[in-house]
Amino acid sequence: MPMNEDVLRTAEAAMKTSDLSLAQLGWKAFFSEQVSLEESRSFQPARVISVHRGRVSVAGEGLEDSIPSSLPVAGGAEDRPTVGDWLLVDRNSRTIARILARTSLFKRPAPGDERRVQLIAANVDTLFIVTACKQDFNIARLERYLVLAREVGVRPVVVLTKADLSPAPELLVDAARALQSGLQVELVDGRDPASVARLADYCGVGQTVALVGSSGVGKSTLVKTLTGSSSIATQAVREDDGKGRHTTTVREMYRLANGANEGGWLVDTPGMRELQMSEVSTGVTEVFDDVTNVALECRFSNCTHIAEPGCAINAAMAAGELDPARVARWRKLAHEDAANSGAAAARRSRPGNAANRR
Ligand SMILES: Nc1nc2c(ncn2[C@@H]2O[C@H](COP(=O)(O)OP(=O)(O)OP(=O)(O)O)[C@@H](O)[C@H]2O)c(=O)[nH]1
Ligand SMILES: [Zn+2]
Repeated sequence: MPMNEDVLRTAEAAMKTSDLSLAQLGWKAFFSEQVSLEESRSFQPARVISVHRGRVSVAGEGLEDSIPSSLPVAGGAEDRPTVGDWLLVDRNSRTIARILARTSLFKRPAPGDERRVQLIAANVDTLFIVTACKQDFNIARLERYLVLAREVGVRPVVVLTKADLSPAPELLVDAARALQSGLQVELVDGRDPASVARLADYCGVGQTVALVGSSGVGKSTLVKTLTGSSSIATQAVREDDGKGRHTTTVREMYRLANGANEGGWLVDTPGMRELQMSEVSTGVTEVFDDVTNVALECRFSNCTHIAEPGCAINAAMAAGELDPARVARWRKLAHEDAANSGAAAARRSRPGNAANRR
């Protein structure tokens, strides 16, 4: 076979997901530790690339297929495959044996039925919290996203876009860095590949990233520059729907390969872009640990930090040790959180339960 044809064929084959190794797909010790030698004889690991009604597209070693999304035993609300999940798939029947435990999980109450939970993505390593140096820069919003990252279990990285439009973007970088010790903050011009290159470390082989941020901050622009492609939104997969028909669907996990540079994965589902803080309170406590640590010193354990004697929060604000604006934001988030949990508790004890009726 002539050399160039060979090269061409190799290049073509390299485009296929089924030629990727498990490590390239994001497989880590965390997952392999969950699989016994015995299990691995009958089952192979596969990652969920997209989710459709009743089916999932998966990729594994030598495997690229659309398979039924049902599990052998119906489980709890989170026992459904979602984008980014690692599954054990039966080597013969190509059915799902089980979902491996996740490193992180994005979810939200299902729209229209808050008693149900909608899974958005799993096993994301890094969350790019995208905000623009101009109009959009808002500390309270950043804090909300940090709370979300904490709840979900992903590493947050604040990406400040439109650096070129701000006269003093360093001030914003400092303001963002001050929110959490060790917080990574990157300043970019999203249109400029040289500038966006500073995000490459988070997007390496086997890494999975996701983006959140308000409309217009430059998420699509960033994705375009990261992938070196403008066709990402239209990348489609043709797949068998199990009834012999072929359907075309849009991928929800994209390869961040830029030319010859191999990269990781970007999760970009409609649900991801709209994410809000959910019902769990742990994130608020941890993101605001400077405030909550002081609150531990209040004389009364149920102190409302308004006018109680011995309130450590008020004392710290008076002494200039706590920023009153940050305390106000903490109060607001903690309050919303309590309201959410209260609503959830109310829902749990609502209808159907005769004991609740008078
Ligand atoms: N000057 C400058 N303009 C930018 C930068 N990043 C994005 N833009 C521009 O900002 C506008 C909005 O960018 P998008 O990438 O569409 O924003 P988005 O966050 O994807 O918005 P949605 O699609 O609504 O979620 C576009 O006109 C971009 O060209 C930047 O770093 N500098
Ligand atoms: Zn107090």
